[in-house]
Amino acid sequence: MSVFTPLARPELETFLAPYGLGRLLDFQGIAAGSENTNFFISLEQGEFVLTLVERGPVQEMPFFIELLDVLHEADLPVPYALRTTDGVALRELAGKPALLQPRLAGKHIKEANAQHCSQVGELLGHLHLATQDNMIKRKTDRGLDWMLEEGTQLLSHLNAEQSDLLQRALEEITQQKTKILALPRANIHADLFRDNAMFEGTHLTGLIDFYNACSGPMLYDVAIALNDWCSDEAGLIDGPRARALLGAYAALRPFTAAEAELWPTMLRVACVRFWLSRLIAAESFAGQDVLIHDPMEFQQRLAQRQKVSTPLPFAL
Ligand SMILES: Nc1ncnc2c1ncn2[C@@H]1O[C@H](COP(=O)(O)OP(=O)(O)OP(=O)(O)O)[C@@H](O)[C@H]1O
Ligand SMILES: N[C@@H](CCO)C(=O)O
Repeated sequence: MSVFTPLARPELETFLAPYGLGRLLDFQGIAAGSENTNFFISLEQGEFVLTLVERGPVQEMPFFIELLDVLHEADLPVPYALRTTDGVALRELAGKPALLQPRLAGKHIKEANAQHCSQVGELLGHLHLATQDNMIKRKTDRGLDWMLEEGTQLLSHLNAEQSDLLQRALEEITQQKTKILALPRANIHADLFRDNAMFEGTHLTGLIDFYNACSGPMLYDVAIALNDWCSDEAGLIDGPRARALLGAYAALRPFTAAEAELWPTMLRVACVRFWLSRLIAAESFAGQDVLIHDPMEFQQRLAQRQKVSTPLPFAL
């Protein structure tokens, strides 16, 4: 399970006291998740989630706190950093940046249908509209340059079929980089997979795990979400789910001509991002008790995105 940093009750009690939320009733490490350490925390005054951030520099933390405050104030269903009675949001525990957040209701969906996808498209549209005019700058640490650098290094670890596929995608990124970076931007979640959304029935009750959020092309966020929510077992795009997600999004923020042109490229870029991060995680955590997502899933999706037959809904 992915509890990189185990905690003992006394240190947790000391950490939680300044929030003034009552006594610690129970706590439990969360097995799901592959990047940070999370605990469900029961206090007398409610249910919370404690996150110890395991990746990235501490200087980045004010960005996440501010972004979640903005989205919470825009009435989006997101967690946000609770303050101690002295008004402190960013704390430290076991040497890691630590945040206490409200626990959101709902469960993750394994089998998404068109209604779920429509809700995801709508929420993504609201997220981008809430930030595009007042974007908070943060450069992602897994952007196009990262893909080119890490991808080139990984080529020699792959078999011939894999390295051909990756090489072709890296060449496309090099060619299209300037155009991609010129697309309309906002704050993006950049990791909106099924395991980062909570549902009650077909109602989306929460969007979590903003630790990959950054400022970037909105289309990239749409492509990342679509690749997870609207792929079938063979990695092909499921037309009805994809049209539901894209239609709900476009009803809030219509796509531009430049976005429509770069759509197939963007779907491939979004596959490369997660294929590479999964390959790297599989190498670095091999043999450890850490959740590792299957890299092959994104190799297969990238192969299937060489031809894209679901265009963006874009009216000339
Ligand atoms: N605010 C919250 N409310 C309810 N559950 C939460 C909340 N935050 C996290 N969780 C639970 O903890 C799990 C792991 O959290 P999260 O996805 O943030 O971890 P991670 O290690 O960053 O994961 P990932 O593999 O997506 O990077 C989630 O799948 C969810 O079940
Ligand atoms: N959502 C990512 C893990 C966190 O970045 C994946 O499935 O590879």
